[in-house]
Amino acid sequence: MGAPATRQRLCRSQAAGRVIPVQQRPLLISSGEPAGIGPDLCLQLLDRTPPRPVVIAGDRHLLTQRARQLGLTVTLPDYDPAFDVPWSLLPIATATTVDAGLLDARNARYVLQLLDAGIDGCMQDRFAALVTAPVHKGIINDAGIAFTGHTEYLAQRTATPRVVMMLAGGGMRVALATTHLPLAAVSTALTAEVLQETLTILHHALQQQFGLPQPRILVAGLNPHAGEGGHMGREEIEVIEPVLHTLRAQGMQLQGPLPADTLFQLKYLANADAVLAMYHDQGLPVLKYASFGEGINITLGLPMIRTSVDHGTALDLAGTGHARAESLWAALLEADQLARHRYSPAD
Ligand SMILES: NC(=O)C1=CN([C@@H]2O[C@H](COP(=O)(O)OP(=O)(O)OC[C@H]3O[C@@H](n4cnc5c(N)ncnc54)[C@H](O)[C@@H]3O)[C@@H](O)[C@H]2O)C=CC1
Ligand SMILES: NCC(=O)COP(=O)(O)O
Repeated sequence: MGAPATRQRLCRSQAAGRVIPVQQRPLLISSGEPAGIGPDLCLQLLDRTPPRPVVIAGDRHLLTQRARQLGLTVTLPDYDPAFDVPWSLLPIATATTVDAGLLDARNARYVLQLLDAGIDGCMQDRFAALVTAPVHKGIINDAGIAFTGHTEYLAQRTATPRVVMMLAGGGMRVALATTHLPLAAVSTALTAEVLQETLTILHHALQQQFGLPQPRILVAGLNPHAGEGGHMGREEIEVIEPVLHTLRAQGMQLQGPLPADTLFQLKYLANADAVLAMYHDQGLPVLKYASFGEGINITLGLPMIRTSVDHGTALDLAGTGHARAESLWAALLEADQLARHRYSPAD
């Protein structure tokens, strides 16, 4: 064990060959689907002062063209780790020119290159966190690349067996036991192992990353009325209740399985730190109704920090100037906070 001074964590920037304290590492924003609003949102943030330097990964020509469309004048120097500027660009070229709002499968690899730049940079301690602008899952698959979402891609690229998607907004945190899969596949995917690992990751993240020593988690049932005592589905009795029983015995504060249609009321939420929903469209519509366009998405359980927006590519708004950048800004601020906490000298 070293003395406090030697315990301060430092990183070596391979690019610059100099040591950068982790608190000064930049955040990386992947600007996402080039035909969507991701590039617009990055440009719209450039007149704000970020809490630490931010590097935007994207195509310079695309950003210049989009800025012109939006009537913005921007100066964005190329990223150089030797210089601390609030905003800079890590230039990565699209495969083909981009028209706002028009998807092109030829640019699907580019979208993944942006993500890879962020993932590799975070895993190699060059960036403090990855903040993702939205991608279009469909067009990446149309290009012949199996892709269900950032969450799953990050898990695979960092060799993490299980991660948890959690969105926060409107005073709520909503985590998901299953993520991007057809509704018909949810029941089969919802095994005791999945549920136990998900709750363990959520509980640990609430303690370690959000400073809640005794997190209180509301757990939704899967079926209407949480199965109505087994008359409307048996997953509550056969899977959810046994897992909650096991984890309560380990000291976790878990309430449920609760009927999902009534658990989102103040009476329950006021005494809880997070909700675990069983599937994507059980939990997220409630949260998005409360805070769409201002909420954030955080991937829990990764060996790096990743935050994101709460919305999609909004192709209808790309290049119009009508897209709101508040969610991307909130994701950026949260990434900074998580990085400060994760790397606090007390770690
Ligand atoms: N983090 C990510 O990469 C996410 C990606 N997606 C992807 O986005 C694509 C489109 O998904 P949709 O379901 O159409 O959702 P969407 O969020 O792109 O659009 C839904 C509606 O909200 C509006 N909207 C979205 N973002 C807005 C903003 N920042 N400001 C103002 N209005 C906004 C849109 O104009 C549209 O009317 C899909 O391929 C989906 O997979 C969806 C959610 C998250
Ligand atoms: N609705 C949230 C969402 O689909 C985000 O997914 P991901 O791309 O962050 O995994």
